[in-house]
Amino acid sequence: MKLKVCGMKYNPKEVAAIAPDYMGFIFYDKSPRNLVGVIPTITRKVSKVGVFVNASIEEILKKVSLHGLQMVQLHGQEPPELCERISNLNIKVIKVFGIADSFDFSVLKPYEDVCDYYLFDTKGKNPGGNGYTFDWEVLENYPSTKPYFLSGGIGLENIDEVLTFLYRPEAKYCYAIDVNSRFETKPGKKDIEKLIAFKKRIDDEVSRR
Ligand SMILES: O=C(O)c1ccccc1NCC(=O)[C@H](O)[C@H](O)COP(=O)(O)O
Repeated sequence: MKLKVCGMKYNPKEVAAIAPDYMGFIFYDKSPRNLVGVIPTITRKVSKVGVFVNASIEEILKKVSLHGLQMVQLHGQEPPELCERISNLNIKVIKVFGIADSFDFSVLKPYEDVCDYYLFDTKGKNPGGNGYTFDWEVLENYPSTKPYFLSGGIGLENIDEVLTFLYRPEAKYCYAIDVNSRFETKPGKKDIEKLIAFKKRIDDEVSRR
């Protein structure tokens, strides 16, 4: 199971040192985690993901090239055509869908061939980083075989539920766990001890299987 730590602003080097698979950097000026400046050099073993909300392709590509991003995460109402244009440039695309109490999975169809991963997050007041979970049972109706990131309100407090979920049939295509605000001492500053403890629980469970 892969791990993505999102919303890096103040201590990305410390986070990289614990070797998550992905680190997410937010390029959305209404977020308190919006990254201003340049990402410091981190190990190549960690993939850098740029997170955008309804940004233009020009803006996205500018950030990809400035920061050497390997992936983009599209967190707004980006159309499939935009995903396709980015994907055609050999940049991996994660398309995000917010889930409330229910979800119409037919909206995934136009994205099936134009993105690499889905990310299911809690639909809330903000486009992301809302800090609470959605009902993961909704994923029982997941109709696709595309790998997805499970996101929204995941923290050390609910690690047992996450581990239980991973044994459920709907977790078959769950590829990664995405964490963010539940691991912060302030928006954008990650709590390294908590991240280490969480990563250990996930890694231990995976090696026990
Ligand atoms: O975190 C933000 O501030 C944010 C703002 C706008 C778009 C996306 C954002 N975060 C993206 C993520 O991938 C978060 O990890 C995801 O929303 C889950 O966050 P949380 O509920 O805090 O775990």
